[in-house]
Amino acid sequence: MNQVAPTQKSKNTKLRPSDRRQARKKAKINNKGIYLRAIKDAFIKLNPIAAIKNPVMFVVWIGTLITLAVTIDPDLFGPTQQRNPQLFNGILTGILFFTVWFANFAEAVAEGRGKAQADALRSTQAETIAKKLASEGSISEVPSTSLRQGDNVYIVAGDIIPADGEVIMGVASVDESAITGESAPVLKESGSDVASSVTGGTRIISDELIIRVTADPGKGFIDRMITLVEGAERSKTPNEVALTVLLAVLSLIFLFVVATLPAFAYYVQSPISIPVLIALLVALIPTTIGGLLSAIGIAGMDRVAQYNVIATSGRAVEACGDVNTLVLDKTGTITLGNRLAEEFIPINGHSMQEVAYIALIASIFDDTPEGKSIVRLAERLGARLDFDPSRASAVEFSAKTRMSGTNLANGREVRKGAVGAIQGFVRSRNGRETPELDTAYQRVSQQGGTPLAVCLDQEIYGVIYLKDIVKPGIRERFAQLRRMGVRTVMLTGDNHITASVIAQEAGVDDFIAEATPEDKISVIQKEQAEGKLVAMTGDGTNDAPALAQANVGVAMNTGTQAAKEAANMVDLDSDPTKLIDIVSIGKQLLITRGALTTFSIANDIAKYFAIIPVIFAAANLQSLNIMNLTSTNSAVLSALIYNALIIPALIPLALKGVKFRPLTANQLLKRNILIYGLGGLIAPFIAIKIIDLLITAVGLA
Ligand SMILES: Nc1ncnc2c1ncn2[C@@H]1O[C@H](COP(=O)(O)OP(=O)(O)OP(=O)(O)O)[C@@H](O)[C@H]1O
Ligand SMILES: [K+]
Ligand SMILES: [Mg+2]
Repeated sequence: MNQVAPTQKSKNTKLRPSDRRQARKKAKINNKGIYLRAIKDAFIKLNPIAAIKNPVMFVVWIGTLITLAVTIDPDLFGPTQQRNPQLFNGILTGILFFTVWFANFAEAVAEGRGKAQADALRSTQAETIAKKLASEGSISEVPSTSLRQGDNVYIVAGDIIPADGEVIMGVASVDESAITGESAPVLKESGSDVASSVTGGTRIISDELIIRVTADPGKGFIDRMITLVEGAERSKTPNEVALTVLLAVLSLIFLFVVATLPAFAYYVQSPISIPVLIALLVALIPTTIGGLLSAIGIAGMDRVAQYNVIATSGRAVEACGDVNTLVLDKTGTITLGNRLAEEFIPINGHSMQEVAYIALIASIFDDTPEGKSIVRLAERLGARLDFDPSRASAVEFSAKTRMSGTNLANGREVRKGAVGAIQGFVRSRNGRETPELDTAYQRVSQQGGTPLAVCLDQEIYGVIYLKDIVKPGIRERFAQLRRMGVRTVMLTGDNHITASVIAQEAGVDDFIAEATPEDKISVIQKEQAEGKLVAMTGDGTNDAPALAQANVGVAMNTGTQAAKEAANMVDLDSDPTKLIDIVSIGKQLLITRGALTTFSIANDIAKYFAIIPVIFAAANLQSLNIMNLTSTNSAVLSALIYNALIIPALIPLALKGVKFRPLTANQLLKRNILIYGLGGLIAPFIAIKIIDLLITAVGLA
């Protein structure tokens, strides 16, 4: 009877990147549907209340309305000398309109996948009938929406779990594919830190459970997930706000620049019409980044979601990009974590039978996978319980005491735990300390295993070897992080030797052994005091304070509710190494935003120098028209067409992110200034010349 196996199995398979990719493929949503919906949404976003949130594009929107007015009445701002002003103004209005619409479209496409995902999640939310347990044990059938926090519910194979909850009794397998996209069933059982929480909307496929409801209807995990993936509550991140302000200020500066032009134009007797001034303004203000900014942010959150990680805010994803230090658990994060009893090592002249017997007694109340595996090994060695366990009492394991055990009816105390902890226990009872213990402890630790000493009162009987191995491939991932300038720190409650062996094997930069839950917080605080941004993963209730303290806290979906609530991200696959992918996505988000901002501003400067000469060229300053553009009108139209088309042209880049390489921030900055800055200066000259030739050829201007 290996009850732990199914959990471990599904846990391990989730680590394989190929599987993860498959899960992502499964999540691939009908792209055609997304585009069709985005086309419609791009029109809805023209509504001024929505439009004003983006100051740069709002300026363009107002410009569109003014040129529309001038198209309808060409003499609106005084008599014009233009030939055929209505055609030119009409075309201009169209281009300006599409500039705004393309920006809306970019945002709508970015939102599309999340909306589709939200729809899929909503379909799991049908009201069900729940079997509510009254305190005296009777069952009544109630609608799932009437359940409240603290209610106890009975669920049996085939039922949809009616609400989020903690398992308080039973072992069962649950199909969580509704949220994880992963079809392998997950084992749920009471008492375990990593497998005791269930999510409303998932389905129990074998056995039965009693759960205590932890969330009122409408406030459960799937409800929160829907709001998050849909982006309904998405607020701008501080970085986005800062950039939006910068872009608005730039727009204001260009507004002044353009406003001074009529005076110069008057001086050289080359008057400029209002529509041309508007066109010039739009060409100069940073419309490219203004139009793509929010799409970049949404796409970043979406990329995280495609990795089956739910971020509670865009800010969390962004913070990932700035992370300097990664704090990781040893057990289950760096190692496979299915620590099972491998061997009993008797010491102090005791026999194997004796150690097995004492270890069995010490573990009869221990619900952890470690405890259960000790019971199994002891029973395999022939140990049997020869008293009524109800007459004994449990001493629960805590990460602080690092021991657990059983108090017997006759007053005797059986304990097992970290060697140091058991030594302390024995010492306080004047027990003897032997070098034999140290030998056994060293032997287990040097293999990277966890040694647990077992004792009866003041007498140590032997050592239990809990075996664990480092996850394959983790070393390369840490090396990759190091190249990105991210330091990794392993934290473990285990002893110094085991910790150093595992740290060495996994290639982490630093480790802290015999760490208490408080140590986790203090490590994070210490790094933060040095001005560093810290990311960590965790699953236990113990981890909740540290998850809240970290700048980026990623909770495992299998973890406790407390951990999930404290974190700003939840990994649906419960794969702690995914933090590494998330950090990469965050970095990529920041790089993409920086690159496109550089490109956009470089573009605007180039456009200025491409069109201004043509405008004044009319005043017999033909030598200024270095690009030899056909006319003022064709130059203005070409610049604006380029300005509009560059937005949809860059949508794929904004959504996918610029290609990411594990380089340090400095190396990346240099590289991007070169590519996007220089590229941004050159591209408009070439594009405007080509468009000018084309529209001249078709006789538009
Ligand atoms: N069920 C248990 N009963 C008795 N002692 C235990 C039990 N589980 C763990 N221990 C001991 O307590 C120590 C601390 O456990 P804790 O869970 O805090 O850390 P860990 O699991 O070793 O490492 P990590 O922090 O990486 O998960 C363990 O190294 C082990 O020596
Ligand atoms: K522009
Ligand atoms: Mg642990």
